Amino acid sequence: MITPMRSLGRHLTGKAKPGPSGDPPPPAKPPPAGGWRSWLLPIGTLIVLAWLLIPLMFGGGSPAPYSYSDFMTRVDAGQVKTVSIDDQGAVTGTLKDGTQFTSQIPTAPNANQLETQLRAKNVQTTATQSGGFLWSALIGFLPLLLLIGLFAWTGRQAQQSLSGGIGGFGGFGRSKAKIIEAERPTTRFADVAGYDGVKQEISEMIDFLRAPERYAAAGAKPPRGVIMVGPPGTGKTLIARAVAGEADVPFLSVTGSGFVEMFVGVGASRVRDLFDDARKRAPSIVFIDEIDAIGGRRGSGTITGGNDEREQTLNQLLAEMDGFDQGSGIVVLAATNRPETLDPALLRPGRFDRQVTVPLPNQAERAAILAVHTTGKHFTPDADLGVVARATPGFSGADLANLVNEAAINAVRAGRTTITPDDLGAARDRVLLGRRETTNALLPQERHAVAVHESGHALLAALCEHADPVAKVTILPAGMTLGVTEQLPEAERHLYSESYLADLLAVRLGGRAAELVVFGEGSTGAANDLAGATQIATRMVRDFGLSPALGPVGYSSSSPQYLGEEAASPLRRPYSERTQQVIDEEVSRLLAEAEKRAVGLLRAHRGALDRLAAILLEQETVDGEVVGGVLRAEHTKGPRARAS
Ligand SMILES: Nc1ncnc2c1ncn2[C@@H]1O[C@H](COP(=O)(O)OP(=O)(O)OP(=O)(O)O)[C@@H](O)[C@H]1O
Ligand SMILES: [Zn+2]
Repeated sequence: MITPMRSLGRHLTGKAKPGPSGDPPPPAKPPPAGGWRSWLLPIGTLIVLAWLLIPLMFGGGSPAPYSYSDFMTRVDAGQVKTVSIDDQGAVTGTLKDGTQFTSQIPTAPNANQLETQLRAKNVQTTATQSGGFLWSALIGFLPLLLLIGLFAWTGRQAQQSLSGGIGGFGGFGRSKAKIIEAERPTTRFADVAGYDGVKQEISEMIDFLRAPERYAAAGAKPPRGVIMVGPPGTGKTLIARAVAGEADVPFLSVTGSGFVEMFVGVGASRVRDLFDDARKRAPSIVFIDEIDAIGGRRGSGTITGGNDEREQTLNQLLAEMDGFDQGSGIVVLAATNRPETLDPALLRPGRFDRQVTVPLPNQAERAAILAVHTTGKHFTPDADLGVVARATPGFSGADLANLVNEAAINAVRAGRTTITPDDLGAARDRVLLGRRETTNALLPQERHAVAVHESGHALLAALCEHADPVAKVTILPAGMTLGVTEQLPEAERHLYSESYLADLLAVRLGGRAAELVVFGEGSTGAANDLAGATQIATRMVRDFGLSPALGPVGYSSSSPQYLGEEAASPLRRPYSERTQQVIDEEVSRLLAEAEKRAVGLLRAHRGALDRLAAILLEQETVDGEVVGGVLRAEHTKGPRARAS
């Protein structure tokens, strides 16, 4: 296996981005409530703003603040018409020309003197109680308070109408239709390019949907659910719609994240509504995209101690799927790109008992997808879609659709209606750039490195006597890997011999060894391989007594089920610091020996290594037989025959 390393140096630019296995996207924002209520907020805002602004614009502004001496000068000059003075000495008044003003009398004044002065100038005088700071503040803030209240109220209304009225508040504005979409797609299998295997696996569903009663009559358990697993944009939704189109049945689609809301119980009731709806329209298809949003392992909640809402939603889904009776005519299709996070209960018989992998398209499939998306578009004679298909390893169907569209836009920008090879090239680079930001699209030299790395694993698996045979090698990126070598044990093992473990280590280190042999240096891609190999070596030394230096001792405290798994708590060691040191040394020795052996074998079969890497670069995915074939061809042809 080879894994991508994308965040190296990222932090320097401060541009952190979640990786592909990051958190699920946040639940979709509820759309605003419809009807008159949606007008309330903007209109209310306008009114409040007008309240604040109009006096400023037309009322001649706020009163002018005069200093006390200024005020007195104006009194002396006979300009003042009225004043009102409160017990705190705050003055508000009007000049004879209508100007309003305020002032403040500094110290407890000589009230009598002031009054005489005012009287002498014939100023109308009133004394008031200081209304207190609170009151004036309240008046000042009133518009703001109103505005905040309005916002809060509108928000609540929107939420209630969406949640279908919790606690009896609802009744109006239910907008469930936005969450569950029902339609009758016209999409056909012909619109889905490639993926013949997937179509075949899923066609039983179509049979069933066309005549559910036949299954009931024969007493056959109908298929219930299929989970489509694959990277984003590989056409899972498209395939689901095509199933509905082919069977000519209603298609009810929802998104997993749309189910899970803030309020406990909403998701479960939505699941119930969804299946009620499906039963009414049966035979029908229910499609749940991003099922991982609800179908994650129960009891695996975060620090907050679980996610009740999600668990309730999942339980309801399980109950609904169990509740189908024979011949109910409902098929549930689901899609995810994180199958490993799903609760095992979902995958049990009678629920999603079938998993279909929808991989990234290979070269031939890419050509077919390009053909689907280029119908009705015009190309110059020298534009070759075969070249595009070859130059786009790792692109999904959605990427290819995007590429064609970008190319067409490019042509339009240049004032043309036909698409040139340059348009296609530019569009490819554009989509590739976008992909590199979010996924594992590779540069050519990176692809070469991946091909070499995987060839190393594959050849070692074929060369080591005790290793499990190679089933498949691929350099198509998927999820968190850039390439994978799959081995398939001939039988399930329960006991592992020392020679098997030694071969296991060599195969694990084979990827890195190939990089060392071909490029003269390692890379970050082997991190996962190394971690796995180190874990195995550690258990060989510490748990299985397979190291002469430490002897026949075993320190495993609990017994992990799988070979690569660590014992539960590594915090407390039952052995001394010195023993730890010996363990460390022995682990390093085992790994170094395995690497040396791997490098030696690959040097001896350098021809096969280069040949297999070249085949992988061209075909992207090859079967185990190809690996064996490459080795045999080398034996018969090359003078550099077997070395060990
Ligand atoms: N095999 C294909 N043939 C033709 N078009 C395809 C194919 N695969 C993908 N596409 C194009 O890509 C678009 C996106 O595919 P779709 O939404 O079905 O992918 P998805 O696997 O459901 O993605 P996600 O996991 O992101 O939901 C489709 O609408 C279609 O235009
Ligand atoms: Zn590897």
